[in-house]
Amino acid sequence: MDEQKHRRRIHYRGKYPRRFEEKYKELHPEKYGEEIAHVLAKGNTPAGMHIPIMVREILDILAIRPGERGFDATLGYGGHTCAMLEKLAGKGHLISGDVDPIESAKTEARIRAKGIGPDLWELRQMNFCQIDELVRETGPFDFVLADLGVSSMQIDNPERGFSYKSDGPLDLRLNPETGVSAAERLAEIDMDELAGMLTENADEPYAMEIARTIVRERRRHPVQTTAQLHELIARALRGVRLPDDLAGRAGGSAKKQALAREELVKKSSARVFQALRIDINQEYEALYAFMEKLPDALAPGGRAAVLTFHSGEDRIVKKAFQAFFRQGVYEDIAREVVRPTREECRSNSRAHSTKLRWARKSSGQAGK
Ligand SMILES: C[S@@+](CC[C@H](N)C(=O)[O-])C[C@H]1O[C@@H](n2cnc3c(N)ncnc32)[C@H](O)[C@@H]1O
Repeated sequence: MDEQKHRRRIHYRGKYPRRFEEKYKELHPEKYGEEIAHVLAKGNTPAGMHIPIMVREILDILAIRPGERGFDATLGYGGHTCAMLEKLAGKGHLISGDVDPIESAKTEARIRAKGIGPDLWELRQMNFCQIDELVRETGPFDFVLADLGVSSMQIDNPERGFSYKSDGPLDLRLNPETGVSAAERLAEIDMDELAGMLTENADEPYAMEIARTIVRERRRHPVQTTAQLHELIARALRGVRLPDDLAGRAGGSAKKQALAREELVKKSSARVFQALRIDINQEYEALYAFMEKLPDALAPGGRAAVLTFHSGEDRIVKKAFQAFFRQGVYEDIAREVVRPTREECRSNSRAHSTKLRWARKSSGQAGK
C-alpha cells in the first residue's frame, strides 16, 4: 500500500500534472508509444506532434519527380517535407522554411536523424514573404507548398500563448525573437482599432463588446495571460443575447443555457486568438506578398499548392491564383477548392476547416 502511494507521488505531483511536459506523455514518443496510438485513434493530435493534412492530394498535385527542386514554405513538424523528400527518392533538392526557430530546430534534428543530409534537404529560418530573396540565390523551383497557419506543437505549448485552453503568457508570436507579443499589442491598441481587427481577421460578431471590455479592464489589470484574456471575453459576453441556434438548443433549462453560454465564449475565444495571431504576425501581409511573388519563384511548368484554414486566407490565395491565371502566367489553377475526405476529418479533427488550392505555371514562362 505504502509502496503504491510512493510510486503515485513520483508519477503525478498533485491530482493534476502542473506542467505541459508532465501532462503530455506523448512528448516522449520513445517511452509512450501506446498512449500516442490511443490519442491518434481518437482523432486527436498527440502533444508535440503535427499530423500533416491532405498529403495524398498534395502529392498528386505537385507530381514531384526525382531530380526536381522544391520549396516547402512552412516546415512545421516536417510531415509534408518528409513526404516530398520520399518522392525525390534521393535525387534533387528540397528547401524547407519556417519563421519559428523553436520548432524548426527540433524538426531539423528529427529529419537529420533519418540520415538526410544538406545535399538533399536544407532548412531556412525565414518568412515565406521573402521567397523572392531565396529564389535570387537558388533559382526557381519545380514545386512549392505552403501549409498556412500554426502547427499543433505551437498551439499545444502554453508557453507560446496560442490557445486559451491552458494558461500561459499571451505571446502568440510565430517567432518569439522578434516583433511585439499579443499582450504588448493589447496594451496599446485603441478600442475602435481592436474591434476592427476582430471583425476583419476573424468575423467576430461581438467585436465591439469584447474590445470595450478589454480596453476598460486593462487600465486596472494589463492583459498578460491567455486565461486573463479568456476571462475578459467571458465577461464581455455575459450580457449579450444568445444567438438563435444556441438559444433554441438550450430551451428553458438553466443548465443548458449555461452550457450554451460556455459554447458562445469558446467560439468567440477561438476567433479572438485567431484575430490577434493574424495581426501580430502580419499574416495577411505575408501571404499577400508570397502569392504576388510566387509566379517568379516557379520554373516553367512549376506547380504550387496552398493549404488554408479560414476564409480570409482562402480569399487571398484564390484571388491571386485567378488574377495570374487570367494574365496567362498560370496555365491551370484549381477551379474548385479541394477539401479533405470525410475519413481524414474523422481521423484528424484539425483537418475540418482545410481548403487546398493549386496552380501550374505556364510552360513557356520563365518569369511573370
Ligand atoms: C500548419 S503548420 C505546417 C505543418 C507542416 N506542413 C507539417 O507537415 O508539419 C504551419 C507552419 O507555418 C509556419 N508559418 C506561418 N506563417 C509563416 C510565414 N509567413 N513564413 C514562414 N513560416 C510560417 C508556422 O510557424 C508553422 O510552423
